[in-house]
Amino acid sequence: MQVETPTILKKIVARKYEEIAERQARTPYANLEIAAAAANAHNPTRGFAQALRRKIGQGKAGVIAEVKKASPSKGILRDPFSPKDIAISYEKGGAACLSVLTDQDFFQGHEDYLVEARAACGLPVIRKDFIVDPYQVMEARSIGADCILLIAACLTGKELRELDQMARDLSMDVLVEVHNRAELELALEYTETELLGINNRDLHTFELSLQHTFELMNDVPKDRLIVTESGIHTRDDVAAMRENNIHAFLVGEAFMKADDPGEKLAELFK
Ligand SMILES: O=C(O)c1ccccc1NCC(=O)[C@H](O)[C@H](O)COP(=O)(O)O
Repeated sequence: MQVETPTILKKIVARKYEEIAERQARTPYANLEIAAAAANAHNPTRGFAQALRRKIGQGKAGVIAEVKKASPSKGILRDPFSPKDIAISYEKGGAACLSVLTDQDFFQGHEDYLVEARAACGLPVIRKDFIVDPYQVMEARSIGADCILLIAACLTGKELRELDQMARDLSMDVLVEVHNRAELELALEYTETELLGINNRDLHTFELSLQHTFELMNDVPKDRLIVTESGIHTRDDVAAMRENNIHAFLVGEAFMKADDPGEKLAELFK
């Protein structure tokens, strides 16, 4: 009998279910509901999709700038790592929004990084994690997130619908992420969010190609805003996307490896 080797995405998702159970034992869902209600009263969402649309409406790129200490494919990307300084630098460099990795086991992220980065600037922030359960959606708003990521490769249609609806009921935006045509069809059928991310990275194999955006973009309805994700490193990459009418970007590694992430952003997107 051949034993199937789990891919990195499968390992991350399997660990996520364990992590959620551990968190639930420490912090009951009811506590998160109270914290999320307090956040909605005193720390309302900042309008993630709106911030992207605003930049694009000004003829600029809408850049979601990522705060990512490490990744499974590249190891440590930035050390020392200060979410506060990175957020200030990104805002100065013209980012529309921030993306903060909160996964600890595979990306060395933390919820505190989201809180710290958001407090240091006026930009809306997406909680970048592997969300598979309503507990994590409530937790996202309780720590101040303005948007969540839903990865179609990790979810059924029913789960996508439930989590998308729940996030929007909590006043957050949702970025639904796909990598191939089957995931795109699933996302279009089961979510209503306007933000549709096309990840150029295969999360099972780490293979990276910007062709994924070009191959899928014509099948995305015009009322959805395409965000091209991963593997954007050069001004040529940016130009190729913009020539094809793709104006929203999610970029991590290229910025994290630069001395000044915000300066790098300004240089890549000038
Ligand atoms: O970045 C990884 O190695 C990775 C591995 C497995 C699952 C997800 C992974 N990354 C999440 C992302 O998609 C990126 O952080 C994001 O799109 C930015 O990509 P990049 O500009 O290439 O850092």
